[in-house]
Amino acid sequence: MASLRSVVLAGGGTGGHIYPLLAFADALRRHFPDVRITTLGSPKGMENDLIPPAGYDLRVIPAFQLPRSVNMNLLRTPDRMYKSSQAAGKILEEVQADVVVGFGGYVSVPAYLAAWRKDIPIVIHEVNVPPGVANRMGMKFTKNIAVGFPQQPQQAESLRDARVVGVPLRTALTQLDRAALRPQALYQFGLRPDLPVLFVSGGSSGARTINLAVAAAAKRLAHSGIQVLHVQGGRNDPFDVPADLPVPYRVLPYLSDMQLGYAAADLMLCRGGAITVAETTALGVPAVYVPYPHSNQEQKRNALPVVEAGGGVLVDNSELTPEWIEQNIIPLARDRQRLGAMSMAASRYGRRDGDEALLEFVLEAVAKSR
Ligand SMILES: CC(=O)N[C@H]1[C@@H](OP(=O)(O)OP(=O)(O)OC[C@H]2O[C@@H](n3ccc(=O)[nH]c3=O)[C@H](O)[C@@H]2O)O[C@H](CO)[C@@H](O)[C@@H]1O
Repeated sequence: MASLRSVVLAGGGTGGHIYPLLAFADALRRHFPDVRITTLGSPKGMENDLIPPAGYDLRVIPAFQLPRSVNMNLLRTPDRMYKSSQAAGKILEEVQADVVVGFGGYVSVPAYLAAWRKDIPIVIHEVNVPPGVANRMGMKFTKNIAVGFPQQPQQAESLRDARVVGVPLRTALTQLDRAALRPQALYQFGLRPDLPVLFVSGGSSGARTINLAVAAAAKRLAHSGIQVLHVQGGRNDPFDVPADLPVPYRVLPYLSDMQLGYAAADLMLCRGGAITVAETTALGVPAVYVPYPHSNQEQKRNALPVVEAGGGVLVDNSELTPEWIEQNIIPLARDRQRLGAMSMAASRYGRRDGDEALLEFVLEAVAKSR
């Protein structure tokens, strides 16, 4: 097994790029307690809130505005890219990196470029079924590409030879026994044990459409005996929920301990962010996916295989109305048998060992380069 002394992890922007990076950092620490771990982030991304409290060294490099599609010419445009890749290169030199592992998001592009210039091995981890722009640019510099989900029949050409490793998930999730944690989770959120719980989360930044539609259906849900645990999401405006509901409807701004939400949930209503899909399937949480309608249908393509496997339901953003919730979510949340079958189907698609599998792949890439 190759040994590692110094690893640089690049990824930033929203939670979807940062949580896998952190989960991978934890796996590195477990296997190589003395390894130096340095993370590269951007000035304004959520990494600034999430990485330092997790105990890892975060170095911020100047922001680089990612184009909407792959444009390698940008890498030759000094004013756009120069500062960021110079800053990344200085850090790689200072920490004498053995390898750069990138998780996507605009901060990874300068990191890939700097590593390539210094002949440092690069590993790319791509979570989305259609690969993101930053990683697609990175793929010009390395063949070490790992993906989060099983290969799809219509897999992007660039990912056909990628290694399927799964998505590194936080240990609080990989070690979660939902049934065992459920009583504590319900108690903590002030929810009742005798009524189903709908867990609502629009991803790390929240989702306005989901927030407003569910809040507008609050009365119908409550009068059907469905409790709601509603996470608003980091960057979303508050919304109103009627005060006099007969059963609990809890609103939280953000939930750091997602394991509690997943333990409390009978059914989840969520976007189709790749990490959310990795988590619901790894944990066997039946879900109604409402993909974010932009970004190249990325989220629809993330969620579709789970839905086809029977682990979830898909609804278009434009169709998620209080009426749709009443007609579809209320009967589903009360149907224990169907939820049980969906949970099993979701589990068959998901996996919990993405951190270990990615580490193995990184070690192989380093060994190959020596
Ligand atoms: C609008 C958009 O472009 N979203 C993208 C973004 O989503 P986003 O950043 O929302 O990422 P995901 O849905 O994939 O993951 C969200 C992560 O945040 C965590 N979480 C969420 C809410 C909360 O209160 N607490 C908490 O810890 C979840 O447990 C999960 O680990 O990155 C994903 C991964 O590249 C992409 O697939 C999404 O398309």
